Parts: sequence; structure tokens; C-alpha cells
Amino acid sequence: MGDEDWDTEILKPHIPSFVPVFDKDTFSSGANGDAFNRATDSSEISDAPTRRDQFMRSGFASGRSLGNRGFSSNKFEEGDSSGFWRESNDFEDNQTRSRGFARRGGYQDGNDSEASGSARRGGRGSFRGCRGGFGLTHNSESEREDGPQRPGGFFSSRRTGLVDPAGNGDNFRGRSVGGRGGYKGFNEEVVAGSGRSTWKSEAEGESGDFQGPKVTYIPPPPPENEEAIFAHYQTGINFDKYDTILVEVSGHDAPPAILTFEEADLCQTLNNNITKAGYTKLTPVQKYSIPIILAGRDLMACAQTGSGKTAAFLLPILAHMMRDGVTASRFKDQQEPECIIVAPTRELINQIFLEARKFSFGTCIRPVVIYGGTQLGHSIRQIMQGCNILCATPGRLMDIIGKEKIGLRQVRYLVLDEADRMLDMGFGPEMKKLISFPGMPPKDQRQTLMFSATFPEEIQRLAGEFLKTDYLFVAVGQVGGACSDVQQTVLQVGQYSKREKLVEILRNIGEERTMVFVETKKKADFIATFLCQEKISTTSIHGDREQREREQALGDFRCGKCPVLVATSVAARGLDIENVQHVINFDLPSTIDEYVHRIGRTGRCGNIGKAISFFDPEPDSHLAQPLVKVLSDAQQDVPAWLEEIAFSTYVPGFSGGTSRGNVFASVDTRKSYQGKSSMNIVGFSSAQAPNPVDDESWD
Ligand SMILES: Nc1ncnc2c1ncn2[C@@H]1O[C@H](COP(=O)(O)OP(=O)(O)OP(=O)(O)O)[C@@H](O)[C@H]1O
Repeated sequence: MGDEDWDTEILKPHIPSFVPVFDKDTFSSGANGDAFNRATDSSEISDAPTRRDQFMRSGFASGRSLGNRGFSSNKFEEGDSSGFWRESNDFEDNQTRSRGFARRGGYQDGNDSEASGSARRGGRGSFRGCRGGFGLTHNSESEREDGPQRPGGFFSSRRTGLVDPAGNGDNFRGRSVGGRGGYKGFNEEVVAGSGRSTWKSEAEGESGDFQGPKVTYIPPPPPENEEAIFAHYQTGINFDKYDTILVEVSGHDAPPAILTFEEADLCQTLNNNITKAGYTKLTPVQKYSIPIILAGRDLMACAQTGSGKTAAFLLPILAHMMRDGVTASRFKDQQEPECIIVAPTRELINQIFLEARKFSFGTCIRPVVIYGGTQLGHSIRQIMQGCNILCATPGRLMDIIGKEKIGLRQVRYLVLDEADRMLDMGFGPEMKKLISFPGMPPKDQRQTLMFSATFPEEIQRLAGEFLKTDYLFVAVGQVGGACSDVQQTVLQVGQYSKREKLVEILRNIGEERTMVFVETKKKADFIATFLCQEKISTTSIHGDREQREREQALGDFRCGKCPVLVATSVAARGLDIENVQHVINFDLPSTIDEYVHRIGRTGRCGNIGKAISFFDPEPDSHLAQPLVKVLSDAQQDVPAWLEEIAFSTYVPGFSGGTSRGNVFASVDTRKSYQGKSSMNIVGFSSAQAPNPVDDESWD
């Protein structure tokens, strides 16, 4: 069944006889009943274009004729006719803006309230989150994060009288076609766009040019009580096995690894917070990264999913900030944070923020998070109250900088989490713009830190532009390798049998938390609907859902209300959800590194997990070779049929990568250029933790 077939199926869903039961319970708005949440309009703060807006428009938008959205010769090139800025803010749903009948997807377990009004609901309880019954388009479904909350096209029904898929009860709030006005949800107010014509940005998506509804969703504040702040899950039985993983540090004069938190010599408050967080032992990436960062070095660190990379950068940064002293938070129109952390998805950056809040608890360091899909004015207000660490998705960050709410002069630390993603074609231009923004300290006057579980060679090369030449490279285990705590199974399943197989597996799994990955947003809706019809409690997350719904879906999954989460790759990276025991790749992703990230949602922090992937030879044969490599590197069984496919699609010179390059750059790519003899390479088990030996300089 091709994509078209899916369209047909979705347009004419086979509605089974079962109809999920749900309560027609509420006509209120939101869990807290705050039906008319008085969110201050972002324009109250200031939406006026500023000098920096001009810079952004002139300095970057003019680059529109540069190539075709790609990198060439280590340069970022940008080639969308609509200009750099527009492109860069289109990430999450850049293909959806021009939709005629934009589909707002999403699905929620059919036990929540429902309302009528959709032109096509696919039966009671199904297609619950699908905004606008006309919603199917043939646009590309690629998932990129941090774009504007799509205003949609002319008939873009953001919510044509449909139920709140989050079950918050803001149903029956039928918007008119076009979805403008009249709708209010939990912490959300959608009003007509002002029609102002400003530069193309995320802010614009919210405030003007596209005549779309303003996004005024204000995420609920995280709980303030200490217990919630330090809530954590247990490390698993394989946590101690981390010590046996081979670690390689390359670069010049690497400081020795530390073996304990005490050796890091952090301040008492930080140590207290580490204890309260339940950390007693360092993970390998922490053993190496913490001293490197404390020594003021730039770092590119690659370590398997779920192995504690977040604390590996947060702790030393916080320690430095405590040592050096930070400007105490005070209300100011423009804040100058000492640290900026960027990550590719909204949920991930929020998670990083919560970690920063946890570790900075009881200090005067104030972390702030801002991300797309929420009210811009809310982001600005958060910042104005004081900001030492700014956690942001790229689009929102550039908006805020453009509005001069953030000054960059004090930036000492720039962290790119999921750095390979942050530097690829989607976000690379944005990051490039960030580092060349007026006021941003040049790389020799800031510390730049990059973390990921995958680091394709070409991305490593691009990263050089951001890092000092003497940056250190830490590889924990195989770069790009899968976490060995995940038991991987690959099944050959043709596309027409996938649903049946999925249901069979989920029934066997029972109530255990499972993430099901699919390739497209519409398929996420479709599969979630289908599962609900099969009486499997399911929710979904993807880029066509409003932020409020995404957060609700994640919350329902986290708390176990919906043990199955159908997701696109928007949830593939970084998300740290307790007790995810299974990942199912209903569709395999197009690249092997995405596969590694997806299955890394389970088997975290020494816990064990299982990943099952449906391999359909027709679309997936290009993955056979890298998949065989990932499986064998992680000591997993490799099915004979998969080896055969890999062999028959053999590409001479293959070293585990995809057409994009060698994904398994098991070494710092500088070695390829400089020759091994010129690098300091120290390979050892983290348990031994010897001092790296200084030999020749590579640069
Ligand atoms: N030293 C430690 N002791 C106990 N738990 C830890 C330690 N370090 C990290 N953790 C916990 O392990 C989990 C995974 O950490 P984290 O999310 O930072 O992994 P990651 O390497 O960034 O994963 P990904 O590659 O998927 O982004 C988190 O719940 C975190 O709190």
C-alpha cells in the first residue's frame, strides 16, 4: 500500500463495529476550569519590528538564493525562495502552511469526552484529534520542530467543532471554518490574527502575516514542590554495566576523567541537589564530560541514548556559574543569560529545562524555557523576570532575540543538545545565524558544547564552525550505536499485515508502556484511531497537533492513562519517559540514526527495554545494511533474511552509513583528516579512567 493507499484508507476509514466509549462529560474548559484564562496578548509586550528584526531580515533573508537548502563545502546554504527566515521558522510543519484544508491531527483515547461538529469524525471517538474533517493533504509529512503554530490555509480549520483530544473538556466550542476566533481551551486563547505584516517568523505565525489565529497557549507552570522537582525513576539493573563501555577521548590535553561526584568538587548546593535527584554514581559520559567542561574546553560528546548526557553538561555549567557568580534575577526588559541551551523539539527542551531547574534548585540561577506553539508574550514575560539559563527551541529563540528581549553579550555557554539534528539542514541555518548574531561572543570567548547519541561525519565537520579548534571529542561506545540494553527484534512484515501484527503484539504486551513510531502525521492519527477501535488505549503526538494537545498526550502517556503512544519522529529524540518498556517501529525511519534515537526511548539509564521493528523490504531495503551493523554492534540476533537483503543491496565501501555519509563514524572525524598519529586518542574502559596521554597535536 503506497502513500496514496493510506490516503484512501484514511479518507474512507474502515470503521469497525466497535465504537470506543467516552463520557460526554464536560463543556468546561480545561482541567483547572480556567475557561477564560486571561492570557496577555503577546502584542502587549511588543511585537514591533526592532533593529535586530531588520538585521535578521536583511542579513539573512537576503541569502535566499544560496543553493537549495543544504550544506555544501561545510557551508550552510539556504535556498528557499521565501528567504531564510521564513524557511527557518517553518520547521515543524513547513509543508503544511499552504494547505487548503489543513488537517490538524491527533488522537486521544476514546475514553474522554467527545463532541460533534466535525465533517468527518471517523466514528465516535475515533479521529478525535483530527482538526477539520477535510484534513487530508498530500503534502510532505516531514516532522520538523519549532515552527509557527500553523495558521493554516483558507479553510484551515484548526478545530472545526471537534472535541478536545486532550480530554480537557473544551469541546463544543465549535470554531467557524477557518478556525479563527471563538475558541478557547485550557490555558489557551485563539483569536483572530492581527494581519500585521512583519517579517516571516514564528512570531508572525502568531501575530500576523498569515492571518492565522494567534497562538496564545500558555503551558501550565510545572509543580513547585520539592518532591515533584526531584521526582525521578530508578536506575536499572544494567546501570553498573555502563562502567565497562569503552570510552574514547580525542583532542589535545584532555583533562582526566573523574570517577565520583565528589571529585568534581561541585558546590554544596549542587551536591545536595544531585543527591536529591537520586544520582549516586556517574555515568561514563558524565565521568569524561564534566571535567572537560569544568576545564573550560569545548566538547563534542557522543554517548548512547539514555546515558545521562543532560546532567553531563548541566552540572559543570551550573558549577561554573555558581563559582563565577551570576547576575541575580531581576525584572528587566532585556535579559542577558549566561547560558543558552537549544534542542530540536519542544518537549525535549522542556525536559531539559526541568532538569536545569532541578539541579539549580536553591541557587540564585534562574533557568527559563521558551518554545514554539505557546504564546510569545508568555515566553517574553518569563524571560523578563530574570534569565540565567535560557532553554529554547531555535525558532522561538530567534524570535525573542529579534525582539531584543535577550541580549547575547553575556553568553558563556552554548549547548546544542541532539547536536547532529541541530546542525543538519533543518536547524543548521538557524544555529549559524545564532552564532553570528551581533553581540554573540565569538567561539573563543564562549564554551560550546554538543551532545548526541549520533554524530554523522558530515555533521561533525560542520560542527567545527561552532567549536574552538582544540575541542575535545568524547565517544562512549560506538558512535551512532544503539543502546545495548534494548533488545532489538526485526520482523519482516509487509505493509498490509502491519496493523494486524501491531494489534497482536500490543495485546501480548498488555498494559506495558509502548511507543509506536510511524512515518507520517496522518498515519499517526490513523493508527491511533485504529488502535482505539481495537480497544487499546492510545494517544498520539505529532507536529500537526497543537502544543496543548501534545503536552496532554505526553502527560497521559507518562502517567499511564494511555499506555500506548503513537508518534512520529518528533518524539524520537531525547524524551525521557519512565517505564517505556517497548518501542515498536510500525514504519522504519528513513535513516539509521533516527532508528537509534527512536529505540532509545526505552532501555534508559540501565533499565532494559524491547524494540520491535517492522521491516518491509520494499521501502526499507536501504536500511538493511546499517541495520545489520547496528544489531551486530549491540550483540543482537540478526535475522538471516535481513542479512540476505543487506547482502543483495550491498554497497561497496559501506561502513555502516547511509547515503548521507558514514553514520558510524566510530571516531572523531578529525582523525580522518589528520591521521591517527596526530590525534590524542585514548581508548579505554571508563572504569579504568586513565589520564589521556598527550602525544602529537592534531591541529
Ligand atoms: N548519574 C546518574 N544516576 C542516576 N540517574 C541518572 C544519572 N544520570 C542521568 N540519570 C537519569 O537517566 C535518565 C536519562 O538521562 P538523559 O535524559 O540525560 O539521557 P540522554 O543521554 O540525554 O538520552 P538521549 O540520548 O535519549 O537524549 C534521566 O532520567 C536522568 O535523570
